[in-house]
Amino acid sequence: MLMRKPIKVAEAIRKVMAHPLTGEKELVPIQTSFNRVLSEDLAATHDVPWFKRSPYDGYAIFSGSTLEAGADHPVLLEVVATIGAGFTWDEGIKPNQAVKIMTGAAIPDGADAVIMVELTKEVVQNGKTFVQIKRKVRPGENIVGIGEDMKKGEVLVPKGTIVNPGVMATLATFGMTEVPVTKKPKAAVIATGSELLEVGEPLEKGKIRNSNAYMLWGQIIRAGGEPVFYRLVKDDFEETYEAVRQAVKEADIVMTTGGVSVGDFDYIPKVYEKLGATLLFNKVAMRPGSVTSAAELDGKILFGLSGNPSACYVGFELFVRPYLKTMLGERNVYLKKTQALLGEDFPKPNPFTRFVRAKLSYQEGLLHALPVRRDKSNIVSSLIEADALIVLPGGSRGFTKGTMVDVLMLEDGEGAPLWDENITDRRPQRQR
Ligand SMILES: Nc1nc2c(c(=O)[nH]1)N[C@H]1C(S)=C(S)[C@@H](COP(=O)(O)OP(=O)(O)OC[C@H]3O[C@@H](n4cnc5c(N)ncnc54)[C@H](O)[C@@H]3O)O[C@H]1N2
Ligand code: MOO
Repeated sequence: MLMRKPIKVAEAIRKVMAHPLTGEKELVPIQTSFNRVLSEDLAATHDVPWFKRSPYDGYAIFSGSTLEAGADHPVLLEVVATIGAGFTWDEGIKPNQAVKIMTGAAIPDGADAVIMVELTKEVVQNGKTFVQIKRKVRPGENIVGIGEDMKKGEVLVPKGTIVNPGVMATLATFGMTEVPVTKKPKAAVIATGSELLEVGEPLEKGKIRNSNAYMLWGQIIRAGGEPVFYRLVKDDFEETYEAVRQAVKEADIVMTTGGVSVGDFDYIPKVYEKLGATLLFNKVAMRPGSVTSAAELDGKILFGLSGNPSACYVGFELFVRPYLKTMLGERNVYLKKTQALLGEDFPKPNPFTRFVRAKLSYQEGLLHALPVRRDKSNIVSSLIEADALIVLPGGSRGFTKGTMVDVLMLEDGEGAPLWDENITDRRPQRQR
């Protein structure tokens, strides 16, 4: 039997990413745009705000009317109108007049400043209402200027950005009821193995339930794809071949789990051969997931993920995820990388680069990565809590607790429910 020659992880990623598919576009209602990927730049179609507004409840005035004002000699300006947000005072004001104005209302013509209501007093004289002001007000004081937030024509959100609540607010600001996004890539999952039972089936001697397909289901959705095809096939060449052939027709991205190794019933390599697919790699210098394979058929990538759960999981995150996200048109397709202190000794040598499922936490302000449960490729339970993969480079002989290691983030980590609100000044002290 021929020995398989492992290639480096980065090289395997490059081989996959050399065959990108471009996703199609669609319009979705703004309400469902969250987490979708913008397929067009979003530029401001008008200034925001598009009229001058008041940031406070107070009085819109002409600042020149307060030139003589002081603590001992207040000025009195006649209040000619009161306007709430959403209303305008179209007659404008003259010097020595004021409009009582609420937060968000449009500044009337003739006014160039707003004074907060707390700094004034209202007085009535001869049936007329006046506002008493005891200080000079600067021109432009408390005026929210046109375009202060966003300028017409400015590209605010480049295409390829994932829609977050802030982007939704921006879309709404410009009246976009429908949002141009990339269609979710269609993904197919084929689980192979005569030992596999469906989730609803009772356990039988020598059999286990198919957990990988559901794990992949979640990973596809988390990455922004749409699982559209699912088969569970026995270790049978024809059955496996037919499932893959069908999947290639129905999906953009096809992944199999299991059957890629060198066992008597590992049929995936033969399936690639019969389909006429070009093998990209069948061994990667990584643990878990060294058996991860990929082949290209008419520009589409077939991912042969390992049957071992942790290996399958890591294979998806390293190879399928960036490919899927490229198809989505995302700008950042790779897992976010950061560094953390290794939370415990990891004595195993690493002939191949190792991806250890880990949990991140902050301790005394420093990020720590603690391996979760057992670091073996046939383990499911380490995936429950893992929010990161520790990357231990190949050729290393184990690591001690406290070593700074690279980590790839899978999910947002633990939140901080409270922070110290007592420290008021965090500026560095000036050198003397
Ligand atoms: N002689 C050798 N044997 C093995 C090698 C090797 O190099 N030489 N590599 C080992 C490594 S490393 C891995 S990883 C596995 C990979 O094997 P396959 O990817 O072909 O997967 P299977 O053999 O089909 O299954 C492996 C394991 O995972 C379980 N499994 C399979 N599918 C599922 C599923 N959908 N849900 C849950 N669990 C699943 C399966 O029952 C096996 O226990 O090969 C080693 N062997
Ligand atoms: O490919 Mo296996 O997952 O290295 O353990």
